[in-house]
Amino acid sequence: MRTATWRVFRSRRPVARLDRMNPLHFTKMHGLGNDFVVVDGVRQSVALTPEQVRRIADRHFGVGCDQLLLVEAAGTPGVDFRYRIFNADGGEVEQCGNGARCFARFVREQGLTDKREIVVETAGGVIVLTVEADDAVTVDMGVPRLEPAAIPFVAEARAPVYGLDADGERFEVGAVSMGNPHVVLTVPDVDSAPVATLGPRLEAHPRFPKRVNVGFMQVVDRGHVRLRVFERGAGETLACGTGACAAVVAGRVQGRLDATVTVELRGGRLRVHWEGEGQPVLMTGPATRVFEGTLAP
Ligand SMILES: N[C@H](CCC[C@H](N)C(=O)O)C(=O)O
Repeated sequence: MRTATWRVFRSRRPVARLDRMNPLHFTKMHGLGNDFVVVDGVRQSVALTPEQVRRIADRHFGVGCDQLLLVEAAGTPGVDFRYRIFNADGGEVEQCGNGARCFARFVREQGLTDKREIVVETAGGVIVLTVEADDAVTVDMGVPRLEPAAIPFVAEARAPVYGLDADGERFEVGAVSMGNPHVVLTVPDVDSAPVATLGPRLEAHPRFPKRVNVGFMQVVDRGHVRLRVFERGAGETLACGTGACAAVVAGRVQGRLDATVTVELRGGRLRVHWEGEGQPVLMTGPATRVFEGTLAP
């Protein structure tokens, strides 16, 4: 098979064009309904402008996905792969938890590795993926960042709860980075939470210079939360892995959750474990392959 001559650039100018001789092979996957177009950038190097990512992600004019995941060879000793993440709006971001589980399944099923413990470098830090015996995947998401500047979030000082003004209302929120920025609101009932209206307003809140993923968390008990997430660059998704991790971290920092929590999302359940300050967050859940495809130019 002729190797496509593509490079992924942050610039708007592709090195080579999608053309008849260079179809883009991809795999459609999801983690609890948070869906991805996964592209092998090891055996085909890929030139995608933000506009091309948007087209691929479009659910009418393209394949349709919340994020596009690009698998690349690692350039660092001790690291197995690089993993680049592009939201449906075309923007490249730092981390994706559900995508990491799909990544682990993808690289094994595509024959890129036979390891069950895979070290992956992302723009948001190095993560370790472990494929369990039952094919669930546990991701060591690294240590959450709580200092406002690291999120990034504009605040006088670090606190378990911040006051955030939006549309003349004051919201009490948690703020966490899992490599990507998250704000977490506690609500009495996720089903009636104002996700569609408040989500986009907080996503673009000026105190989050890189915008933010917006989590709406209902605490059922100290080991169980329900969560909906309006994702930066994608809108509400059926599940958000880093959002689940951020919600547990925020809830624990506020003294309301135990170390192991079942996070019930609209697409299904994740298990999140966090011992506390300075410790990594572990997230366990499924990864599903839906179909393989070839993208027409
Ligand atoms: N929308 C996120 C990236 C995808 C995260 C989500 N799909 C996950 O499973 O963590 C952001 O802009 O930071």
